Amino acid sequence: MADIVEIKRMLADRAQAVAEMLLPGGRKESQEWRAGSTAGEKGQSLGVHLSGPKAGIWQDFATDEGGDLLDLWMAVKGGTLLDALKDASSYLGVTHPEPFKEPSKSYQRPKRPDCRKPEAKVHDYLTVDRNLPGYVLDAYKIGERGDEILFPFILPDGVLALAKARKAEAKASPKPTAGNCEPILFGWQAVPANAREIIITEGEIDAMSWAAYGHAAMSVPFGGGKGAKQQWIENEFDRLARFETIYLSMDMDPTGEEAVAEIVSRLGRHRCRVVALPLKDANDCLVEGVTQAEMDDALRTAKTMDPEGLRRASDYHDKVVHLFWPAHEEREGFSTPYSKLIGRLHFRPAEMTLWSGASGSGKSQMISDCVPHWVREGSRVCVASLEMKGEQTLRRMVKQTGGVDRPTEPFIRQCLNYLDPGLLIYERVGKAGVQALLEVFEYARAKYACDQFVIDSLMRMGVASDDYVGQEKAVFQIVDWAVEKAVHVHLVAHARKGEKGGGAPSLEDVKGASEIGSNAFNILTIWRDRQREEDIRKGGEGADESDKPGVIVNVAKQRNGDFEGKVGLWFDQDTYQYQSTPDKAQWRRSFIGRGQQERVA
Ligand SMILES: Nc1ncnc2c1ncn2[C@@H]1O[C@H](COP(=O)(O)OP(=O)(O)OP(=O)(O)O)[C@@H](O)[C@H]1O
Repeated sequence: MADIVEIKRMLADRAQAVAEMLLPGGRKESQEWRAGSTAGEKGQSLGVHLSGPKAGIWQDFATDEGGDLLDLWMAVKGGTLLDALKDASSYLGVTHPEPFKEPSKSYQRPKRPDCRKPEAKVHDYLTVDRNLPGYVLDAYKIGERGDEILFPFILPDGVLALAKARKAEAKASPKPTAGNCEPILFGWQAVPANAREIIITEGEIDAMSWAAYGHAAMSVPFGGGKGAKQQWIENEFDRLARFETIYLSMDMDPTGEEAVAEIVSRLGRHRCRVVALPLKDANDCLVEGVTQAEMDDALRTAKTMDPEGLRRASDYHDKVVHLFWPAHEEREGFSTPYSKLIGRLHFRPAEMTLWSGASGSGKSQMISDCVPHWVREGSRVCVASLEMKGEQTLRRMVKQTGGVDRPTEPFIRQCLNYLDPGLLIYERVGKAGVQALLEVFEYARAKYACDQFVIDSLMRMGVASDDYVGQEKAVFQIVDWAVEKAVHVHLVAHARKGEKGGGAPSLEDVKGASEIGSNAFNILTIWRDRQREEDIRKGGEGADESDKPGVIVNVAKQRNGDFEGKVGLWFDQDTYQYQSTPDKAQWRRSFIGRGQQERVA
């Protein structure tokens, strides 16, 4: 589902059609749609603006109701804001395509903790030390178990997804009451069903403190930080679509800032605002007596996350130092499974790699060979397989994952399970426009935190092979998107050079607009020695004894790396894997099986 901001804009763009559909008994008078009431009969008291900046805004003077077209939708059809959004999305035809395969996770529901309404120590601690009013404890359904506070994480449908307990004393840290529970936001139970604004805090008590100031608030489940700490986003993504404004009221420290950056990049900078508080967090404000007016002001002046513009060189100090001296556990980018390229070639965030080569040279196959390795490296890859059905793509990848020719049924399942957490396939055989594809990618990035995207191939993006302006535009859009989202995009494109031409194509041989190559951060070209393959076929086994590699990969460009040059690889026809050595005894990488150890050939 698209988010509320997008849906509202689309409804307003076609205000007349929407007003006519919702209020069929009304009629157009000048620039308004006039009806008798939200029941839709003829009359004058209700007017909907049809154009200009107020398009979609309505008011019924007889009842004093009013709002935007989503409010009108609810008033006419009943139901909650979420129902209206779902309904309006399908009316507008903006439901997102379901991915072919989603990274799957299974969670357990915790047992309802044995607790009661706070009466003793927990009550005193929260109402006296933390200054929270009793009605807020009720609204968030806080529990008391001896000297422990119980925070229930309840889904909007009333199901308990997670519970955390902590001692009712300063500096105690909350712990989940059971393992492997679904990380969700804390506080749905206290958020009005049709609220369009929400505050997200870094802790449960801060969310309740904002509620004490009269604002709907929820807390992230596992504090600040990035990556896995914010895994809740994929579970909450659709439920948060209904909020027009998301205020982030995190602690003002580095982990709070990391959380803000991750949440904003995934929930959309157009609807997130960052709140700066007069004290460290919302509960400190409540305890110290910061007034309602001051807190309202903090929301009113919350910073929008518009992209920042020009900066001074010294603003980049930390980032430059980090490039020279990355922290030990951090990698420069994702790599390949080939020892000859380890440490020499990286697929970095905010970059695009162009994979080029003649038809049938093995571009798709080599990317596919890298995927299980990327999954091992912790990447989440979204592959837009525009030339092949999903099952064909996975057939090849299963061989490459398991390092076998003919896997058994249980082994196939093991390979697919191995790939599951890190692979999303967007299946659309046929031409897909760039914009449509980027929308799918946007969704995969936002909801599933995918960090590498494969487009196979540029030719299937609905741009003619001689439309150089179109190709240039497409590549521009893709690179812009990769940079904005800090992800890596692999784009497959054909090479000008035919199969017979000597050796791996060079920079100039990328077919189409020369801007394609100029915009790529890395250019890899693949060449396979078909003449030798032919000799082997004719000459039988003996001709295979030469140690000459059958495939050449040319790292023709690597803007942010030091290595450029050619390396030879050997193709294993049984497993579809590429190897760095002719010594067959060292072939076969397997990501499955004994110790699940990957061997890098
Ligand atoms: N070095 C090789 N030796 C033998 N077969 C190969 C080799 N490289 C690729 N192939 C085979 O050639 C076929 C095409 O490979 P692949 O689809 O990866 O090529 P491609 O470069 O992406 O082609 P296209 O640009 O036409 O899509 C596959 O059946 C693959 O197994």
